[in-house]
Amino acid sequence: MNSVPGTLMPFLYPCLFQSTSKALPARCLRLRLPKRTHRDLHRTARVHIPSFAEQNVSPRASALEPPPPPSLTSTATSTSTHLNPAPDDYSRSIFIDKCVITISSGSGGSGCVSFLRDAHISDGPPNGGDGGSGGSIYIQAVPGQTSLHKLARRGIIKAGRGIGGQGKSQGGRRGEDICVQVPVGTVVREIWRSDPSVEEEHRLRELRATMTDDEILALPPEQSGLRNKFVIYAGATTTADRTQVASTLPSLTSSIMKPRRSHLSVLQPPAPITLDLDKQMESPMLLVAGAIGGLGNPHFATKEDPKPKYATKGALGVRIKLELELKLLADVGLVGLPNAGKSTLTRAISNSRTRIGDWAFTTLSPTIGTVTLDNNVGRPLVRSGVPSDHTSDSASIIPRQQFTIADIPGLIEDAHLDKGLGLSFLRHIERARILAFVVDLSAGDAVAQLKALWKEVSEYENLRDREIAAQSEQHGGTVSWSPFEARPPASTANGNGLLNDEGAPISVFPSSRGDKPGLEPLSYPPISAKPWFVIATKADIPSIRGDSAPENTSNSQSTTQSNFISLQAYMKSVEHGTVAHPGGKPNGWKSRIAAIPVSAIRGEGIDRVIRYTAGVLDSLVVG
Ligand SMILES: Nc1nc2c(ncn2[C@@H]2O[C@H](COP(=O)(O)OP(=O)(O)OP(=O)(O)O)[C@@H](O)[C@H]2O)c(=O)[nH]1
Ligand SMILES: [Mg+2]
Repeated sequence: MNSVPGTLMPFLYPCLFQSTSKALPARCLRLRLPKRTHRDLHRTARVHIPSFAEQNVSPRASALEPPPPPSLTSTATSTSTHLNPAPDDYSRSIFIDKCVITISSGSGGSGCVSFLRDAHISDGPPNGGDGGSGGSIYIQAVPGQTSLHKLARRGIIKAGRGIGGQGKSQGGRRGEDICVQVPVGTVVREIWRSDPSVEEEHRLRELRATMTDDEILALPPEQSGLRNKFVIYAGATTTADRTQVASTLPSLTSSIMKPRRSHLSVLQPPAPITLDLDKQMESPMLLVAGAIGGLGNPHFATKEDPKPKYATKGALGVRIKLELELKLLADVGLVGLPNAGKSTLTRAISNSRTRIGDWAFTTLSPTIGTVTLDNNVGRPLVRSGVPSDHTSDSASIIPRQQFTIADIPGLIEDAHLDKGLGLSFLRHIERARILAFVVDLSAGDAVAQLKALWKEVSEYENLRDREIAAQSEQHGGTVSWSPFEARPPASTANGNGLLNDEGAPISVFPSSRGDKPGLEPLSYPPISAKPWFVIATKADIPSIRGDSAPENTSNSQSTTQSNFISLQAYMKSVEHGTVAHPGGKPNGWKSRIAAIPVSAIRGEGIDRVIRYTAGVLDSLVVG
């Protein structure tokens, strides 16, 4: 059919074809529409609806992305190298370090109303099976993931609901469990939760507080909410039958009506959830247990009513809104002003393909590079490692094969006040074990650059200290993950639970931390107490750029070499304590600090950085 119009059109409508060729002036015919590729056409035709993930991304990231400067777009690709790449030679990974997700545990399946029927038994005893419990949601921090974008895109995570019970006492199948995998270093915080069982308990408590048992018993099933809890026998088809069954339902005050919970729920972390998943987890941790399934009709058989025509519905699942925040864990965090050369250094030192550009804010999201210390077959290129059993026996040293380095976006003045890309990415240096301050020797006074960077870092540290203090006041500290170290059930924790022969309470879930209540809050060393050193880059450039050279300097002083010498002198004075720590903190790390000159673009001086870092990492483990 498609080919017909094309073939017949000139014969059916010859005027159309004549007019386009003759009526239009020659000038118009020469006009050519700009060539549009297939992809462009798609782009214009579609209306862009932002996805959940895009809504989760900080809007600043895209707003701040600068267009590539003309000089770079016209660069011939033939001159590009790994350390001075063409604009398109970088890996662009999606990175999201903060997102909100909603998790829902599965609802339980309903119990079944059924009676034994046989060739010889026409009206047998009840044999309805129980409903299966809903699926639970687990969380696991796994290595190899560096972003939360997959979770941000999913938004809502639901475990499967339990299947209803069946006749012949067949229990329903359990709902499907879900394991949420997050990168190591993710902090999980609860924003709100809706737990129908807790809400029901509250409702019953309120009813009991305002009414007597007789008044509650007298409540019609619609008001007591009983009707919503039961499955009525399908054989009761007429209204009269159903009303008759409803009149036999157990009362709200009976013990069988107490809200039930799945046995897994004792392993849930206490609400509100606050987890710090800073270690790789061998097995998943339960976040929220699935709701329990309903009871089949045999549970309600009594002497008075041996064939109950009702069963209970399964409980509803719990919904929790969680905020996930990723704080990358790297051995070294690079801190530097924009355009200082951090990404070039990361490329030179590691396998990273992070973006490089001669403009500020080339890097918009942190990237982790892995620095290999062996030739990938286990032969060490740099001597590094820690004794396996903390003895000095060199035979028992486990060689270090790699360390990781985080290239984070540049800091500008007042980054701690959330200027530039500051605050959102400063948190990634919080967990780096070593800080490497990258200063550009060709961009003016290196000591002033270092002090400016330290000022931002220590201001951020103050801010964090205040935040952590406020948080621990609210929640009593962050909970660090540890396998099967669940809180004791409330009943045993407050001494009302199981008692031994002497009448003393016994703990069913003994904690490995002795008798301390709850789990200990995480303690990270303050940022200023972390080991740090300076990487003075762009050492290949002979002189300081004209506009950034310090005023009143002679020609000899405006060389990058003299700049480095004064930086080295400053570092020595900090180490000896003659000058205050640049962060202004009394507990600041001062021992064995160094300034290492490098030319990242030529790959010179990189070996020293690797050896120095490996040495500091070794000393951190042994010390
Ligand atoms: N001559 C010379 N140029 C360098 C060196 N290192 C980096 N550059 C150049 O400096 C510019 C900025 O480098 P980047 O590595 O993108 O700087 P950055 O610190 O990552 O910048 P942001 O991501 O914006 O914070 C690029 O044009 C690099 O080619 C070096 O050692 N020598
Ligand atoms: Mg960069």
